[in-house]
Amino acid sequence: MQPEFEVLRSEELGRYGVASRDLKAGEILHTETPMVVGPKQDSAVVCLGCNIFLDGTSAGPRCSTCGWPLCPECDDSQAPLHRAECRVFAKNRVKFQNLPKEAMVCLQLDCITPLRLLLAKEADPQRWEQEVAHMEYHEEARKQTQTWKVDDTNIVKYLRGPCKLTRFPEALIQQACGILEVNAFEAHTVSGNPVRCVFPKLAIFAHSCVPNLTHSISLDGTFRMDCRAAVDIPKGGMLYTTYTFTLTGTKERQVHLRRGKYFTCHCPRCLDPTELGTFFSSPKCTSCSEGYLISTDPLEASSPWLCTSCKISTPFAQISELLTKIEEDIAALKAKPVSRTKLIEAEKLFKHYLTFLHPNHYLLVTFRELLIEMLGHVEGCGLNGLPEILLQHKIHLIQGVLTILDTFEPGMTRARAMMLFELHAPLAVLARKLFFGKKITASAFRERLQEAASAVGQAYEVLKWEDCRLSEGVLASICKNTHTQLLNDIADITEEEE
Ligand SMILES: C[S@@+](CC[C@H](N)C(=O)[O-])C[C@H]1O[C@@H](n2cnc3c(N)ncnc32)[C@H](O)[C@@H]1O
Repeated sequence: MQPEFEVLRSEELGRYGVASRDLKAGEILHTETPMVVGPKQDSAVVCLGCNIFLDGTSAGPRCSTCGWPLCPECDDSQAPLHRAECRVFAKNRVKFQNLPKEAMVCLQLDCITPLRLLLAKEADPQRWEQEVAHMEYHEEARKQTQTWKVDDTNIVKYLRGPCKLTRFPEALIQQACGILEVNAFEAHTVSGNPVRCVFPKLAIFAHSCVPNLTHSISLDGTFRMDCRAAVDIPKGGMLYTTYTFTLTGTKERQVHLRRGKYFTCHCPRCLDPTELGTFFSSPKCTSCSEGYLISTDPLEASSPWLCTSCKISTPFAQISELLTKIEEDIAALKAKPVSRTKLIEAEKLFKHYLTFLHPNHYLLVTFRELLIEMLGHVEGCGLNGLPEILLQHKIHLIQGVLTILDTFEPGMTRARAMMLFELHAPLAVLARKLFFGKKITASAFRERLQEAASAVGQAYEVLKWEDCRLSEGVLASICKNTHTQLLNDIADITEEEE
């Protein structure tokens, strides 16, 4: 049988995958169940069976065998996820130390996922050799980091000390920690709690800040991952996922990739100071007020920035000061509950910062997302209650985000689908208002409803891949029904109404 993808190797990327045949957008490229699933680093106290948050104090539920956090249902069903480490804790009488009420993080749980990986190695040494042993974990670079020291104290010494697992050498335990740090995917449980999963084959795909793959994870307890082509990919084309957030600027992405994944990204977007013509990280020039500032070396955060028009240079420290101020304003805004006052404040700040930044700047995209979320969803003023001008405003905000997503997350991606879902409602409400207010003809009404139907139909084609227990999965069925309803409405527009 033809392999799903071909694994190649380069000096820069290590192993990476290329398509072994032409792929159409939406086609499944690869499906995999994780080798291990477990709590993230610095997790709060969670059930070691189903990962729901648990009370970390002495009042919280515990495993009747080993005494570590486990909810009553998982205790009754002898949660398979917890079984392997349960035997280790029970045999060596490793007690879970209850936490004070105010504790937010439980460092004792840091050892769980590395331990599960080590026990999985013992249970299936062949799979380890074939799939895991080759995974990059940047041993030398990690040794220089604080993470290495913290892992040494919290994990290596804990497993080899109280847990008496001296059969796992220190270097192997650090390898497990490194494999998790560099390769693990974050997934969510039914209750929305984050977990780490290791998919050894999926982890081969290289990173790009403009990925061409998309994935969805099942919540049936298996955490099965389906990886699909987001756009058409020709045979031999590189396969890219993203290890970072596409809607952040180059500097922020580089910091995240260098710190957590130990490499510098040289993708076309990172190398281009305009970020593929979007000016996603560019402030306005304060010297000439005409041009935009772009970095003289996007991979070097502290390099000076030049105006595209007057060519005057601005030190990055000055730009950084402005960005920090805006980030603080955004954080303060996000902390407030949704209200009309918050909406008005967000609008004011958005307009204010439009005079300082390129309209596509990532911080203005964050403002747009905040405004989209609130417009039509503030108490006492639903979408139907919005005047035409605000509906049009909401449509423009959404289209602004979609333009960016078309460049950075093109094709059949979840982020685009969610925005297309957002778009259909104001389009349809505005169309109805205009038509029933006798401001547009029936044929213009039909066209506008068709635009809304197309948006929600495209959203459905992507969201239908999501597990129906996830909010995106729930949205998929809403999209389907709304699409049908809109098509019926379009069919009902009669000639007389023309
Ligand atoms: C999840 S692993 C990918 C598989 C890995 N190449 C291997 O052979 O196991 C992530 C590591 O691959 C390398 N890598 C992935 N994408 C890269 C990129 N765009 N540029 C440079 N290195 C990359 C980095 O070393 C990174 O830490």
